[in-house]
Amino acid sequence: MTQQLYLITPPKFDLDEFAKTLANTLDAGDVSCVQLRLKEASDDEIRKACAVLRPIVQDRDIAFVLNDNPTLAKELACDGVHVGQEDTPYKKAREIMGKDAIVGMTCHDSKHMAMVAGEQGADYVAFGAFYPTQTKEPKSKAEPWILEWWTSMFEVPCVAIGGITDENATPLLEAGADFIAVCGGVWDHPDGPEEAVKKFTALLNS
Ligand SMILES: Cc1ncc(COP(=O)(O)OP(=O)(O)O)c(N)n1
Ligand SMILES: Cc1ncsc1CCOP(=O)(O)O
Ligand SMILES: [Mg+2]
Repeated sequence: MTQQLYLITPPKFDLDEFAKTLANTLDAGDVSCVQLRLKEASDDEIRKACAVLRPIVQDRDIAFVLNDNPTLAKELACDGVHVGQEDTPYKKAREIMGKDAIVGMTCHDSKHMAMVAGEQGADYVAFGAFYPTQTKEPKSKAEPWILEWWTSMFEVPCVAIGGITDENATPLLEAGADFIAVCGGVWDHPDGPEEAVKKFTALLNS
């Protein structure tokens, strides 16, 4: 499997405007997964966002994952859900989503959390934050060795997250990250999101 870009939506957006930006951004390069992450939105706002954004993503054969809420993810026909250590526990999330859906888990910088998640059947384990980020106050700081360790021991894909840009992603890719999850590094890129995705695509194919 080649290394891939996992795009996280901005924390807030105007839906009509963002729908166009997202389509153009996805058309600019290779993205394998989009996570809708709206921490401050109500369930109805998430429903509305999903109705508009999910087809844009899925029509391009890209997986559409919802953050935090497996019940809504199932209701809204998302391809998967991402759960953190303080969200719905893995087993419950799997029960709700079904065996074929993607269920990914935050594992911070913890070997133990990752081994538990992998053993339970998570489709990926996410490590981070690797770099300072404006998007979230991270609970942990991860170093590239954990990606190297994970990939040398286990088959379950790993995601690197936190402050990743096209300029600092290389050590994480060299350490073996299967996916790099990026929010600000795309949406706040000085040359715009399309150029950012082009740059990440070049990096991932180099
Ligand atoms: C791919 C990916 N990795 C980690 C996270 C963080 O999830 P969590 O720890 O539950 O924090 P919030 O995103 O819910 O604030 C993620 N969302 N996606
Ligand atoms: C959700 C999340 N979890 C750990 S860091 C982070 C933020 C990712 O966004 P950015 O790519 O802007 O740092
Ligand atoms: Mg969460």
